[in-house]
Amino acid sequence: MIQTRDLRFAYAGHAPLCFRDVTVPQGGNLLLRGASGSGKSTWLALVAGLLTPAAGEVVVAGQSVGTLPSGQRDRWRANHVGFLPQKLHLSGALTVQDNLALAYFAAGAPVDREAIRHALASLDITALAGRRPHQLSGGQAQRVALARAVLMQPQVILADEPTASLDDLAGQSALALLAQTAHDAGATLVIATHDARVRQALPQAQELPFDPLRQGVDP
Ligand SMILES: Nc1ncnc2c1ncn2[C@@H]1O[C@H](COP(=O)(O)OP(=O)(O)OP(=O)(O)O)[C@@H](O)[C@H]1O
Repeated sequence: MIQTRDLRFAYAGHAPLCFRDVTVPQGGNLLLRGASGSGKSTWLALVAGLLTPAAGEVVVAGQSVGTLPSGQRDRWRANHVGFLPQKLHLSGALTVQDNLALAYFAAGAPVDREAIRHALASLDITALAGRRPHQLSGGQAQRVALARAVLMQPQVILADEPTASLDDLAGQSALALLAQTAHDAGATLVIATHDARVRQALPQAQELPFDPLRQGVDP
């Protein structure tokens, strides 16, 4: 479950972004819709605890994110939030399977090689386990990032423009994987997008529109 109340954030020297209150039930789907620069990535970063609100509150799976000290916030995020950023942040120095192992290090948990094998198999990328990121196509890299995002069975999955660099077929496949993975895990799924194909793929999803003219959404 995600709840935000009176949420505001300002980048240094810029007008504040003010966000409408949101409640997404556990297992629900939310689409953040709006033009480039309207505040979608900022909202995701606030919900993930990567940014600290100027005002207001974010509660994720019962945890008030802003009240966590920053060190604990990283550990909390690693255990409870699956984050699929716009830039995938796979380590070029590591193989696919070791990139997945990073999720355990971040969470302070012992590496579960069997769970990694299972995650790779469920996304149909077992054959890529020993490759480095530069040996992957865009769609394959995205599957790897998704496998890593859901490895710790997070209660919340946040995906930032997951179809942006994908053609229709790869985009459909990525969305189906996201929706299925979230459904299987009972996770709340939030997707930031300005891609109309996402709306078609998730017709039941709640929507949060962003207003680019006002940099965010007035409450
Ligand atoms: N680090 C930063 N410093 C200053 N301003 C920023 C920073 N990051 C984002 N912004 C500004 O904040 C606003 C919201 O940006 P944000 O990235 O959240 O939008 P977005 O809707 O996710 O855009 P996109 O769809 O292009 O990813 C924009 O006006 C952007 O220029």
